Amino acid sequence: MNLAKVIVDVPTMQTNDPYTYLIPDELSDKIQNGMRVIVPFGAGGRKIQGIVADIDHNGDFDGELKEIDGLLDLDSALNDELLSMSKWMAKKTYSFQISCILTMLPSVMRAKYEKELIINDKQDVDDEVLSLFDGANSIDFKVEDIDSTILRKIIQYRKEDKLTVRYKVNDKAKAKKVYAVKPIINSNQAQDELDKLRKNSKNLAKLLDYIINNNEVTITQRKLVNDFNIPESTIKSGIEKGWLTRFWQEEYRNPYEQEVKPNYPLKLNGDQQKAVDSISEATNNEQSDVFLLEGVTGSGKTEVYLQAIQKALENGKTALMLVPEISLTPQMVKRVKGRFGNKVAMLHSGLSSGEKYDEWRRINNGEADVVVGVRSAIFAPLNNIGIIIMDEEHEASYKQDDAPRYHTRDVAKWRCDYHNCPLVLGSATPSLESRARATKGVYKLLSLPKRINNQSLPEVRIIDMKEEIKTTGDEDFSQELLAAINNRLQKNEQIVLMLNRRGYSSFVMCRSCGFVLHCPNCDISLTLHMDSRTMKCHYCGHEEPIPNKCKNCGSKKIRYYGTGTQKVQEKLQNLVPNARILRMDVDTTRRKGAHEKILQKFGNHDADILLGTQMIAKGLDFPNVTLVGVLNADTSLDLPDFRSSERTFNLLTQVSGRAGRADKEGLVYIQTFNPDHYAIRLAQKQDYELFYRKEMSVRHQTNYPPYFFTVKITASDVNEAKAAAKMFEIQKILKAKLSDQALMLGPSPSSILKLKNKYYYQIIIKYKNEPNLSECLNYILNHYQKDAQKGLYVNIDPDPLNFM
Ligand SMILES: Nc1ncnc2c1ncn2[C@@H]1O[C@H](COP(=O)(O)OP(=O)(O)OP(=O)(O)O)[C@@H](O)[C@H]1O
Ligand SMILES: [Zn+2]
Ligand SMILES: [Zn+2]
Repeated sequence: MNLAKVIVDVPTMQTNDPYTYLIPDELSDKIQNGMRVIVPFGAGGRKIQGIVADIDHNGDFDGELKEIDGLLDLDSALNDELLSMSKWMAKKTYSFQISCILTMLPSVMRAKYEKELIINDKQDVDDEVLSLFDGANSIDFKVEDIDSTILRKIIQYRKEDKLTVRYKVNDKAKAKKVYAVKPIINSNQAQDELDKLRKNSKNLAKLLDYIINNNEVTITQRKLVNDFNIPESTIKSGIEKGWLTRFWQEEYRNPYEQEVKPNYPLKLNGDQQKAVDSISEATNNEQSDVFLLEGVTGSGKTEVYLQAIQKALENGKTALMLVPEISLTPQMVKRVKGRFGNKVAMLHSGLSSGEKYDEWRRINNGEADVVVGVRSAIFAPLNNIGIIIMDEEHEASYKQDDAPRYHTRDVAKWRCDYHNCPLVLGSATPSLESRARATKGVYKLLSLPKRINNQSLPEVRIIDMKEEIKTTGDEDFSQELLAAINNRLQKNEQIVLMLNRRGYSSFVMCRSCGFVLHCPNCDISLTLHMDSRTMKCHYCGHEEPIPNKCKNCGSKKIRYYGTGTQKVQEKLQNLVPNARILRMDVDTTRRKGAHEKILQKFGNHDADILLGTQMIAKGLDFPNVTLVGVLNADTSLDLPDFRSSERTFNLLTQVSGRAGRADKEGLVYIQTFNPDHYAIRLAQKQDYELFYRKEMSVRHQTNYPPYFFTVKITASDVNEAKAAAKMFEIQKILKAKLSDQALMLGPSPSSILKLKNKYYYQIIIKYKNEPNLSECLNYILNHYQKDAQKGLYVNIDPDPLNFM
């Protein structure tokens, strides 16, 4: 018997065990591991998507087997590496293998299910139901589109077998196809035809001319029309006359039409050279070493990445480079594309899903040797990888917040072990976890302690806003910062201003009773948006008009607290009327390509000031920027998260690093209400090593990572009591199964207790060495899975980055 093990995509009842199916004869020579298939599932035999995990051509099976219905692909969607990685990942992240597999595939390859309603006998159903069908025997239907009385009838008819519901798998993955043409006569034959042609057949003559000169070439019809001025009708006659043949050809959508100027390797300085040498030695010797490249801002880390990639390519290998979404700037794209040309594939959220699918297929077909992308690009189907790079390795966006809750660093390490190649983690402010591993010798530390050309790091001055408010009453712009801004404007130099929006942003408060407007669905304050003149919830999307009087006491004394970027921009424009200001925040970058346009404008010096949220803190390399101002350094310090100091230090160091990167010296102002906090003091010195030691001692005292590992377990339900009760039950299980060295925080309501109408309760486990942990957590997951149908969800987040 030809049998296949298939991992099925059953959204309601998840399982990690594959199901066995019979392979029909007509598919037996086509089916491969990693292919997407359609299979019947469950008693109703509804059609669902699955992935072939194993094939056995001489299988045995007792009992009845269902047959595979059909193939969704002609090639494997997942190669052996990714297939076995999905197994590991499911275990590591306490999620289901099918969720891991679907995460690895481009979104268009995740099937959508549609339901089809079929009448078995028209005489059996009443007119009201029959009218839905409009004469046909079957219709596509969505439960939510159908009137509830009719729906009740449908359910009844279904019970009586008068109607059938069939599930269809709707494959969205479609390649873009275009017409291509190719001559089928040779040049001599074309010449003969040309001689026979009547004088006035100018277009046919043009076509024959083309054939004479381009005999063996396949060309898209579009190009033949546009570039050679040959009308479509002429091409059609050419086909009828037997000169050409026409067929459909797959075409990749090209997201980067702009030509990129080539650039060439720079002469490395000593530290850079040492780094490249160590890394490429590991590539050459096929060692899966992990390198931590700790380089101050502007030390030329990118050049190290590019030359290490070059070495891997020279070795006949491929390379994968990951960057946080926000630092995949046009500058970065130019540097990489300019160096490696068409060998580069890009994967990021700026692409349409069709474009992503095309890039993915180029990689899968071996047409790209270098992949640059954001978190999900770690699953790029590259073969023969010679190096993986993670730039800004400390960035929280490398961890996925939803299931599967993987950290890119772990997946990258797994792939490096598989390919026997090095992993390079780069940052000016490494995560404490990575830096601690480097201290222990688990990672190899490479450092770039100096800026390129020995340019000094910028001077950083701290401004105590408590004092400033006393004297001027202005909480946005201190006198000193304003003077510096004016000074740079005079010198025609550029300025970057950051408004820290992490944490509390603008909300509306009543000055009479202190009432703050909250989201009716979530337990957080609504944020003021001046562009749409509404109050919005950033979690569930709830939106309402800005109130003009207090909903609690009716007072009209309503005040806007916190400052939005737009308000600051208006204020700044009044203070410096002649300055050209660009604003960069979620509102101005929503449209595709907007982000690039703003940076390009700033780079061309079509603006003097770039004012933005943390999205301007990283990666930007503009030589003319000599002044950086942080308007409010504190907001990220106040968050209930043990990493808030680390995040604040990182952010301030990164943004300071935007100043004085070329020959002109840089100056930075940090405005703060906590001028003595160590994260701010050490960011002033831009001394990562000192911060590392200080923060490590804090973590040591409080038993937090990297001294302890953490796991977060969350239960959520629309009923608060149920969510809390489950957490107490889970606590009992944990206490019984774990050693007394494991520390437990909670159960407690999550910081944001209510989200999208659900209540969240959590436990955080801190542990050093707990061999039974994963068994115990798996037990909890499986045990509570049945509750998911009742709306109660239990989630496990290993090494969470978000504690709220
Ligand atoms: N060996 C070199 N010789 C001359 N210029 C160099 C060299 N290496 C890098 N540069 C230039 O120095 C500048 C800073 O380099 P890069 O942007 O790579 O720094 P970085 O370490 O990534 O900084 P950040 O962490 O702040 O983003 C760039 O303009 C780059 O072209
Ligand atoms: Zn009030
Ligand atoms: Zn909400």
